[in-house]
Amino acid sequence: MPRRMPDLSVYLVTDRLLSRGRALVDVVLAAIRGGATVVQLREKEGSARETLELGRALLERLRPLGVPLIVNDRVDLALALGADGVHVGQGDLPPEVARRLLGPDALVGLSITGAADLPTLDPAVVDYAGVGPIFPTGSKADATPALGLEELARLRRLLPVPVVAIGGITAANAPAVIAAGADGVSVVSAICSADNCEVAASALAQAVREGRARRASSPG
Ligand SMILES: Cc1ncc(COP(=O)(O)OP(=O)(O)O)c(N)n1
Ligand SMILES: Cc1nc(C(=O)O)sc1CCOP(=O)(O)O
Ligand SMILES: [Mg+2]
Repeated sequence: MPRRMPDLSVYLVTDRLLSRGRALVDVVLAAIRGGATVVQLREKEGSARETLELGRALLERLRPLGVPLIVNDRVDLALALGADGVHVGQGDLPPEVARRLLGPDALVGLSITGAADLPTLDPAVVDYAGVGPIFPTGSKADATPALGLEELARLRRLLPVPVVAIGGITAANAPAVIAAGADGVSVVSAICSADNCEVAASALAQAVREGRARRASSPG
């Protein structure tokens, strides 16, 4: 039986350093009230113990809301938390290893930074692709060059799994990102650094709907 895919429309990737001093749980809950559909816990600085505690606090609030929690990079923490899945990049544990450790029900996401990464994605193993960066981003120091919308559209046609686009996405450009073929938008700063995280997530959700309407009405 295939794994149940969550709604990838507005996929929040957390960053405490970009959250302007606000508590992570408050940022995440506000984003969900606004319409975020998936949350990825991305902690590049803290200790494993700290990330585990944050993950526990998030899971306690997300479970009743039915919003999946994905852990960035750390398969061990995803397993320890009983999180819904893990997101790995090209330099992280291979998706096959993540799948073997987490089992058939977990969500496994893989980063795709260009066409050269396509052979690394086995749809029997990986549930969705995070394609990016689409636009330049200040939220990831080691980001690869921006792909742009035409390359996103090309990669989307070649990828056998749902795609969330990531990197420099805002409510202003999200309709074009969705119209180019992405199934959802993944953001850090557009939500974490916003004056009002709920309003920001709601604007992104509206932008995704607008992009889908644009795609549905475009010829071909
Ligand atoms: C949804 C999503 N897509 C891509 C990434 C980037 O993952 P990775 O390339 O492993 O880089 P880090 O996030 O680990 O710095 C992501 N996290 N989420
Ligand atoms: C975590 C991450 N991964 C990327 C990739 O291209 O794989 S870009 C990125 C940061 C995205 O932050 P923002 O929404 O603020 O631009
Ligand atoms: Mg990674």
